[in-house]
Amino acid sequence: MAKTILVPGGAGFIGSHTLLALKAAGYQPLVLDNLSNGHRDAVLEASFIQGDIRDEALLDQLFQDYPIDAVVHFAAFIEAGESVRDPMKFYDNNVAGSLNLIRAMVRHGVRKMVFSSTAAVYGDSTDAALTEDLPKVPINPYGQTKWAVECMLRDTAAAEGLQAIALRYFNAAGADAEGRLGERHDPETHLIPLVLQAASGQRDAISIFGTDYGTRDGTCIRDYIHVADLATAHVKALQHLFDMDDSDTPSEAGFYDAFNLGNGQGFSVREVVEAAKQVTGVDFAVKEEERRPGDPAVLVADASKARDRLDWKPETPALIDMVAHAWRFMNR
Ligand SMILES: NC(=O)c1ccc[n+]([C@@H]2O[C@H](COP(=O)([O-])OP(=O)(O)OC[C@H]3O[C@@H](n4cnc5c(N)ncnc54)[C@H](O)[C@@H]3O)[C@@H](O)[C@H]2O)c1
Ligand SMILES: O=c1ccn([C@@H]2O[C@H](COP(=O)(O)OP(=O)(O)O[C@H]3O[C@H](CO)[C@H](O)[C@H](O)[C@H]3O)[C@@H](O)[C@H]2O)c(=O)[nH]1
Repeated sequence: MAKTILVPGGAGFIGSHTLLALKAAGYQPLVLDNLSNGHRDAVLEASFIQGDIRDEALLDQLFQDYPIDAVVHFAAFIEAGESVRDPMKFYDNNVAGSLNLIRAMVRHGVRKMVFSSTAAVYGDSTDAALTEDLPKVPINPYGQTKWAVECMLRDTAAAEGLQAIALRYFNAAGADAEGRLGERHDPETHLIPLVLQAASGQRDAISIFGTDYGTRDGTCIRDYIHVADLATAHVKALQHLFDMDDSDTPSEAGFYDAFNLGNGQGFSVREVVEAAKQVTGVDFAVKEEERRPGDPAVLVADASKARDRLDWKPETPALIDMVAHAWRFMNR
């Protein structure tokens, strides 16, 4: 029988793409999303329940009613800049919400979780490519909330036998190659969709936040990773957890590990703008503005651990393809 996977946050950008990958791999996804930022019509080929991970009674009901084998947990607020302005909103949803969810799992004997973590846990590291063992010194409350949940998973694994994998995504980008899904954050704060909105005339210009960073062209550098490649990584991580049941590891043993997910190549904000001009053929206006609070200068992944231990390899590593897929979705 297909394993049932509870997917909190499955109506969001990365979650909705992951549902397709889970279904294709033979799992039965069950989405729990409060639609604070997600879209009901992004939930394809999965059951849907509208609700909040902070609702303890609802979680008890769900774990009683469905034969849930594992949880793939995307539900969170995600904007680093907003987290600087309103940290309590982030601690409440991301930390208290996850605590509630993990407690419910422990109460109901559900032991496997794949968790959406982030490159933001590393803070303003000066390392050229970030490895998982670097110190976790987030420079914004968003990254701090994600690191707090990772600590909760690590400690609960040791004490309660939880088996958890944290996937530290770098910058998610692109859209489903078949055009079924894409990025629809509202309001949008992410660079690539905003740049494409400038190209399509939905906004007058793109603003570059900060041109005085110590990088090759003064703008921030990020490692963009295709959303479909992130989706595949979740299937691999889940498989890794289920494989433990067949291995020599005693089934009561807890497990926690974290993996970076990126392409290992950084692009500056200006380079993303140029890629978008190339893909769209539009020479849109660019404004230079002050730095945005909470932005590290450079975030580039060393993702060799995920390649080696999860057998994961990005299929669409080229920035130009990510931008092209996002552009096609915008013009669907
Ligand atoms: N987008 C990125 O580049 C990126 C990078 C690193 C990590 N992440 C993490 O990946 C996850 C998904 O990101 P995304 O870009 O798809 O964001 P998203 O906002 O599109 O998806 C998050 C989903 O969670 C839901 N949600 C939020 N709080 C909830 C709650 N209390 N109960 C139930 N549902 C709730 C929202 O309605 C939304 O559908 C997040 O945890 C985010 O922190 C994203
Ligand atoms: O209009 C804009 C929007 C963004 N940027 C810049 O573009 C870069 C990327 O910004 P995004 O908002 O697209 O992404 P972030 O790097 O801030 O954050 C994203 O990736 C992180 C991991 O690297 C987190 O996990 C987070 O949830 C996710 O939103 C930053 O330097 C930002 O200052 C601009 O110059 N102009």
